[in-house]
Amino acid sequence: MTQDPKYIRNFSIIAHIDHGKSTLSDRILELTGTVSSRDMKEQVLDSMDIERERGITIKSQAVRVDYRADDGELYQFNLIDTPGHVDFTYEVSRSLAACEGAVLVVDATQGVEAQTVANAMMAMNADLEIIPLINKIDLPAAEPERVKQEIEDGLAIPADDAVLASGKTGAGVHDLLEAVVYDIPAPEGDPSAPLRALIFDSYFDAYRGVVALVRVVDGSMKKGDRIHMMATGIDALVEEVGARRPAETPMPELSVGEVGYLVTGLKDVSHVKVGDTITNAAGGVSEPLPGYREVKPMVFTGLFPIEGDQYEPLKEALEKLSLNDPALIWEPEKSHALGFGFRVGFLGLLHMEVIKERLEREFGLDLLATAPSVEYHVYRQGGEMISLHSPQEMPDPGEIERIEEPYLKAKILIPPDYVGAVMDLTVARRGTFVTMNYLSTTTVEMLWEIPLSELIMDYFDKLKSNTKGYASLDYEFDGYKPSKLVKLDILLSGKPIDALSFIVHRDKAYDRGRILTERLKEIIPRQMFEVPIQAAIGGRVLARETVKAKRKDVLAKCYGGDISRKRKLLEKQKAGKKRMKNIGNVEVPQEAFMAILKVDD
Ligand SMILES: Nc1nc2c(ncn2[C@@H]2O[C@H](COP(=O)(O)OP(=O)(O)OP(=O)(O)O)[C@@H](O)[C@H]2O)c(=O)[nH]1
Repeated sequence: MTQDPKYIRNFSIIAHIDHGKSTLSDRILELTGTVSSRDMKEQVLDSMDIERERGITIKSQAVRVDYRADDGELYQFNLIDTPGHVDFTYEVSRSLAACEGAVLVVDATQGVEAQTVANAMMAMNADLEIIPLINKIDLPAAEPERVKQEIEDGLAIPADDAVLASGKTGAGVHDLLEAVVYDIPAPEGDPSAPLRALIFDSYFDAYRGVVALVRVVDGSMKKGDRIHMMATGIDALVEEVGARRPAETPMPELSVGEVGYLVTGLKDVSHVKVGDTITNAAGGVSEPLPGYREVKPMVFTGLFPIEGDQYEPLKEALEKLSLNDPALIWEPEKSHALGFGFRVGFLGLLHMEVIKERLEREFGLDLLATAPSVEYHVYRQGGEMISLHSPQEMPDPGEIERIEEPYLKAKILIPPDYVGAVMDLTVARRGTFVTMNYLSTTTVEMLWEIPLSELIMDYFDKLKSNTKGYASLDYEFDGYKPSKLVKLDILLSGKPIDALSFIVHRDKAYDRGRILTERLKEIIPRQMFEVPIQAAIGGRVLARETVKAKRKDVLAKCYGGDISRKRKLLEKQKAGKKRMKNIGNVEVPQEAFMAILKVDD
């Protein structure tokens, strides 16, 4: 039987990070009997190990639940749990396009924060009905009235009727489900028109090929239909359609207004493009649905296997991970210091950490990562522009006409007392103040323009510590602007180490060079010989430190001792070396590469 769209509700759950979306989704699954209490574990929808361990959502998850409302009718809810972290904002925008409504979750103890604003704006721009929900009301520090006021003043969303809830105790969750029925409009579409369905996510299944998550806008699709992907021009046969509840459950068809999955047997994810429109292969529509912006990596790092024989396995692992992650891009890179590896592009630092951790854990690789950098646009004399992903590729200064770097529009939310602290820090990071306004008596919103390269240098940690943890930050790409940038080389024992070089503003070069050489002196272990560390621009040395030579051989301690103890000691040494790489004849640990990111302000 075809589902009557009148009884369908499609909505996303959006929030600032940690405000409790995933916990709330758990309660919804439990209350609607989608997952039995027996099978209930924390954060059912966060399926990756890393998501569970870190308690963060990285991938959006669509799930279908049936809800018998107080009016006695059975409703089909399609709920999409979205990530809160700014790196994964693109996942949120995609999910919203599949919905008529959004539940905006705000922590009753934290109030409105930067991604609350950003996500609420996205939902408004997508014309969604927004249900504000004040969460964690079980906490003694909850201030629902203050938070209501912030939602009204800061976001211009009426909050008198905001749902008060606790994902932890389940309080208010029934109220939320009823609000979804009454406040979120049913989808509208033409059941007898040709098929138009939006692909809002896709993933690769080793047995079935690419699985697409779709929202049917008009028409319907069922097994055996021939479909056409409008952007890629690929035709395919529908092998299966169904709903995730949360396990994939086959259905006879997906009809107008429904959200579900589609299996076509296509093996190449690039053929099933997120944002593309699906129509019938014969007699289909000619006008696609509005798509989305392509995602573009913002941060690049070199990933090198510690053991040379892990190059091929690393390549295969990257290929596998890219199947499910359109934002992950990579190309081979050769470093004199580190050998063969890859230059990998990410959405941000969290995305980078997650991918590196997955490569190591799921694929058993030992990797060394160089400091992340951004994409610079270098204009040669004569006008040619090169996109620089790695400091190593920087042309000689004489060949360069100008360099441009990516800027962000950053939005910072803080209590008024911390305005000065944010000013000091952000100006020191080459930020330009744009404007400031009060969202409420307790929250100020500051807007800045800041180079992305400064932001990835532990800016967020500094911002948090300088504001006692109160600041929240959201940003978006704001284009390229010219900057006076230079390449800073690090030399060990007089030899420049390409993998340690980085690009920095000319005015900051001296300070950063000095800080880095001091840090490296602490990080690089003593060797059998003295190791001078220098920071230099071109041939000009800006700073110098020395790692003194080691005094004693470790084995000397066991002189005359028993052999097993000696072996143990050697093994311990070997394990300690794991995250080190021999560069020239100096052992350089992983922390040395990341030291570039730590800046004193
Ligand atoms: N006391 C209390 N704690 C809660 C409640 N809801 C969530 N938490 C806790 O708040 C933290 C964050 O909850 P999550 O559900 O992971 O938050 P999230 O918004 O899904 O986080 P991201 O997916 O990473 O954006 C966890 O430690 C939860 O246990 C609640 O209603 N009451």
